[in-house]
Amino acid sequence: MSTVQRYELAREMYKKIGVDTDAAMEILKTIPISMHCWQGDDVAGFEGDGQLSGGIQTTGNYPGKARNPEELMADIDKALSLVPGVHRINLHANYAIFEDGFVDRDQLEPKHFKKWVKFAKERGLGLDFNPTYFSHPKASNASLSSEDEEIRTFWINHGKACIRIAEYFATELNSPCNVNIWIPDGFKDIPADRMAPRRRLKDSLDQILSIDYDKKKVLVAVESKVFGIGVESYTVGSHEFYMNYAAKNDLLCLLDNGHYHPTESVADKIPSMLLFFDKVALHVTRCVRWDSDHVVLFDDETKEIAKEIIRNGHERVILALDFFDASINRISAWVVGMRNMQKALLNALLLPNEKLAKLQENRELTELMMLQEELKLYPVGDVWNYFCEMNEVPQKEDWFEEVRKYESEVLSKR
Ligand SMILES: C[C@H](O)[C@H](O)[C@@H](O)C(=O)CO
Ligand SMILES: [Mn+2]
Repeated sequence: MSTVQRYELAREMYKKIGVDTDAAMEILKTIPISMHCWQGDDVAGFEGDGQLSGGIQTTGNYPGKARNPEELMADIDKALSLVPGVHRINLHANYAIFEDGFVDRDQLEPKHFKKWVKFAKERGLGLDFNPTYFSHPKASNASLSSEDEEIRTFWINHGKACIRIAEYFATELNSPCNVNIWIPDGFKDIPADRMAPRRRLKDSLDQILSIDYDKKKVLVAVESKVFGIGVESYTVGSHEFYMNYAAKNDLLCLLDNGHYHPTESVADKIPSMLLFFDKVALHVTRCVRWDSDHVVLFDDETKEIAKEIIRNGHERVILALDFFDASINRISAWVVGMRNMQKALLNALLLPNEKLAKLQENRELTELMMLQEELKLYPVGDVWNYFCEMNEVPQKEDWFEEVRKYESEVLSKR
């Protein structure tokens, strides 16, 4: 049976439960996912030795990682060619391209990202941005919460520089740029003063955001974390800190589902955030026992997050991925993660969400459980394959042949 025939059967099946598969695919096509550039080179960037710090780790030594902008851009192209729809690229500041001499992070300017803008423009992609407060000698103790005023000023200036660069992205690409602030600051052991570093972080953020910038073009988010490697006892940028800071200053709160206690559900946090904020930003990742940043799977956690995105209005969620696996082919990692996020969104779009909500409202909980379970085996895969065909990307596992070929022709020669 052809993909189209299978799709037609699936369409009828979904129609019987009141779900319009064509409409679901139309919506899916419009949901951009910000693909993180840092999966392509293990968060190394282009500044120097690429030594990663800040309590995050890539493990593995799979051959073929991108070593320069040209290789990273080529790898991004390859990955995106295997993902349906038009997406965004999420850049970190340590991916600046120095054509006329190196400058430190406090001196970064739009010109250091000119090549990225050209790359994005030619492909119709939006760009998002992240200041890089790790992998730097001045971040060995702390960054925006530093007790050393010279160090803190350096990082404040980095934050300001990044806002200017983000505004340049938004203007050039005619698409708002999400700037996400994450810092690794914290303590390995029990601190004596939990307040002072947070007071300094608050002041640093105030200073960064005091510059004049267009708030319609630059959407600033703050990302909390529960702990990092080497900073297990105390994190300055905790959830409560950032949620309050974001609410008071009309910023976005970014929820990374690797950044909470393992039994906490980010899916459950989404509607709560959306009752008090216009939008919420996400880093979708996979946490295996800790914030391990494994590749996103089509698993229950991702599916639950996707349901909340769809049920509460996808246009209110700024969706980005965040993982870095160096133990497998890095392009495959991107493609698996991106396609799985989309599959999870499609799965959510193909649920009779109104009917399910009504069953809950009417407390018909027996039927609700039964239906939610039966829906799990509906033919979402047939709709997904048709969606891939319609968007001219390989369906099922067929895309992997392309990755294998790229590995033998390009990656293996690096
Ligand atoms: C590289 C990213 O900035 C980083 O992963 C951050 O978003 C994070 O999640 C740190 O754990
Ligand atoms: Mn993150």
